[in-house]
Amino acid sequence: MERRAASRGDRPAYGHDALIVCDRLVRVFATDGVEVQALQGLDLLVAEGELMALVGASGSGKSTLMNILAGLDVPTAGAARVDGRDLLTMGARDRLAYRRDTVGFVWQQTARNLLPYLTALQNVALPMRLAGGRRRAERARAAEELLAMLSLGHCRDRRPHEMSGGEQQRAAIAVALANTPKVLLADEPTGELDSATAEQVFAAFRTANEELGTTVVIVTHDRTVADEVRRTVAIRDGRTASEVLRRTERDAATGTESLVSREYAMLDRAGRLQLPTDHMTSLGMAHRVLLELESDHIGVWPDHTADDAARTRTTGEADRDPQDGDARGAAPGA
Ligand SMILES: Nc1ncnc2c1ncn2[C@@H]1O[C@H](COP(=O)(O)OP(=O)(O)OP(=O)(O)O)[C@@H](O)[C@H]1O
Repeated sequence: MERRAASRGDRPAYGHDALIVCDRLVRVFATDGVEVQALQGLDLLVAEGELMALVGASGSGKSTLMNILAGLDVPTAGAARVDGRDLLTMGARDRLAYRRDTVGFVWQQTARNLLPYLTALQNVALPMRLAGGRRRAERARAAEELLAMLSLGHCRDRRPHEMSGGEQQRAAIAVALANTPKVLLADEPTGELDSATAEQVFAAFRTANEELGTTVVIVTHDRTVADEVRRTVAIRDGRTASEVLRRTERDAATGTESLVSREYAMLDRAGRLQLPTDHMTSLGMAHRVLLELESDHIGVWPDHTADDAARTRTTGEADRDPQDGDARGAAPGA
């Protein structure tokens, strides 16, 4: 017992080396006496330097999570930390500094990201001015560099209405990067754009990630965005349900490289696992599944005990163990 307790004491805290840590995050909204559990114990770790996507059906809790990470909303329970800052207990002054220096945000509505009466350069220089510390000429140079990095040099002196939707969103990314935040959060940034323009906007996020090392989290319904990142996390009913990881694999014999993607289900610390709905539907899984522990994996089989019991009743196979029969029948290669 003592040894076990000691080893537990030595174990590093959950997400100790992650930049973003959400630990059993809960957000309950109460409106007109009705409670909505937008986040229901969500766990998520994001490492520094990642470029990842969050997907999920409407109402699954994505925007709620982004607002909490942006420091605009406060969770009801659980823990949320970004770059070591505790988003639950943070005071008003720290929250302001957090929003100014640690995170940058890009919204779906292009008009919400930029001030209409300022040029692209002035929009990018404004957060630098609010943060203080840099002279006017330095701010202008840094803003120009950011615009050039995102291929927006030609928009330097244009106001938002003189830019295309894609240019506006790229300018919004430059604004969000103005104070070199560690994290860039974007909620449906390509939602109002056609696919070719969306591609250019996504390329700007990739540039920020690769050139500045910014950690990027993008909420998206856009399949092309979700398919282009290495990690896509799916949220379902206020929890992280599954994730797809993609990596490049090289064929040892031919040397050809191909992108391999694998889907993982999330296992919480209580051992709970959420199976993807389409997997369950295609195998007719509901209520209960049969588990088998093998030396290197756990088999999950549809539960046919009810069918077997019915068959037993009709055929009179009274002594056969239906569960046993099902396991043998369902196991591959058995
Ligand atoms: N301020 C609020 N007050 C009350 N309920 C809210 C509030 N914000 C969100 N909700 C509810 O919380 C749940 C999650 O909403 P959220 O906006 O986070 O979902 P989402 O996944 O971002 O959806 P969408 O893709 O449509 O933007 C929904 O049931 C929503 O109605």
